[in-house]
Amino acid sequence: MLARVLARLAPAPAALLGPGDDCAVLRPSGELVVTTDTMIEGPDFRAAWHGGFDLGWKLAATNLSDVAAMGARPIGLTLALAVPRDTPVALLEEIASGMNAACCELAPGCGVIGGDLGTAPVLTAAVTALGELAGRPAVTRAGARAGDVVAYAGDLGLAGMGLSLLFAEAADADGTAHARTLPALRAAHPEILAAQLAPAPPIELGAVAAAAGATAMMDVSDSLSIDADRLARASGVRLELDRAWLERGFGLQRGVEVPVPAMLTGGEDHGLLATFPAAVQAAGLPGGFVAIGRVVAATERSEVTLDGAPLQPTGWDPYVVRWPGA
Ligand SMILES: Nc1ncnc2c1ncn2[C@@H]1O[C@H](COP(=O)(O)OP(=O)(O)OP(=O)(O)O)[C@@H](O)[C@H]1O
Ligand SMILES: Cc1ncc(C[n+]2csc(CCOP(=O)(O)O)c2C)c(N)n1
Ligand SMILES: [Mg+2]
Repeated sequence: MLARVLARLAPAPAALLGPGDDCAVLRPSGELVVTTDTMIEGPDFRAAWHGGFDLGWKLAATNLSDVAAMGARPIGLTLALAVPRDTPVALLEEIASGMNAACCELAPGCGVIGGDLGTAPVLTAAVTALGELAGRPAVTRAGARAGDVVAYAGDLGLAGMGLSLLFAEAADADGTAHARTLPALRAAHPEILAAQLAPAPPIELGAVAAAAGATAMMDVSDSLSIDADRLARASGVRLELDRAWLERGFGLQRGVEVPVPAMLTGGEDHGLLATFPAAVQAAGLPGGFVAIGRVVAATERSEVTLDGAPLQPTGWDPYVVRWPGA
């Protein structure tokens, strides 16, 4: 079984030794960043909506974006996967293929360097991602300074729109997901379903932003309003978002009209929220980044505002949000 899975994986150039031994061996070019994230069938995804390839792609993309958000270049992923006993081996092969494809397309040079296979009552996948900083300091959430510009790169709100659509049109009244309507939904809304099921965040822009002088950065996983609030608190500043800038930059994405509330509350796009000094903006933000607001000194008032009004952090919180059947 493992041999069939490993056959789907291309060697990662940064790995001196890949899957097959007790550990993989890497030679990073500088300081290393490490992150890990778990996806569990039920609270995090529905098998009825995901093919194995999509799931593997999303597992890779959502972890690569965390590496990118530190300003690092991804060099390797590990996958710890536990599945119900009756899972077809083909599904495991598809997951491996999807992870491999996401690495090749979103983070060339990165690959799956190891993992673990086991059984569990529901599909449970934990991915660990490693990245190298190549001599630059990591870009944390804590470096935003008054006077900086707030910028974003990637899809914004599309993945959340995809999730709402799936719960509305591909689930029974009790929340049980089904695939009966999926072909029609995919035909009618290919972009927003792809954004939710197989997101393609701009991974390479993480290192580009760092090189351009980003002062703070994070990937947006829960929602722009929640994650901007986290960045503001970590940096001890206030972020003033501008509705007109959001509309101009993200009102039309991949041919889809995206309302501002969807941009502010949708999760899982895994784009990059970054702050840059005003001088970087004056010279031109790195390609792909769009200015959406300004950093100002903190006050007692709310950490994030939209056109001057406090913005309530709203979006995904696994301990609060309860989709039907989750
Ligand atoms: N069980 C844990 N033990 C130690 N550290 C943890 C644990 N859970 C989370 N953390 C740390 O807390 C911080 C926030 O975790 P979280 O999973 O919210 O990351 P995130 O980047 O905000 O989200 P995402 O992974 O969806 O992008 C991270 O630095 C993470 O390493
Ligand atoms: C069935 C189903 N229910 C809910 C969601 C939404 N969701 C799951 S993980 C996540 C982001 C951050 O996760 P974490 O912070 O745990 O890494 C979000 C918004 C989904 N995609 N599918
Ligand atoms: Mg993150």
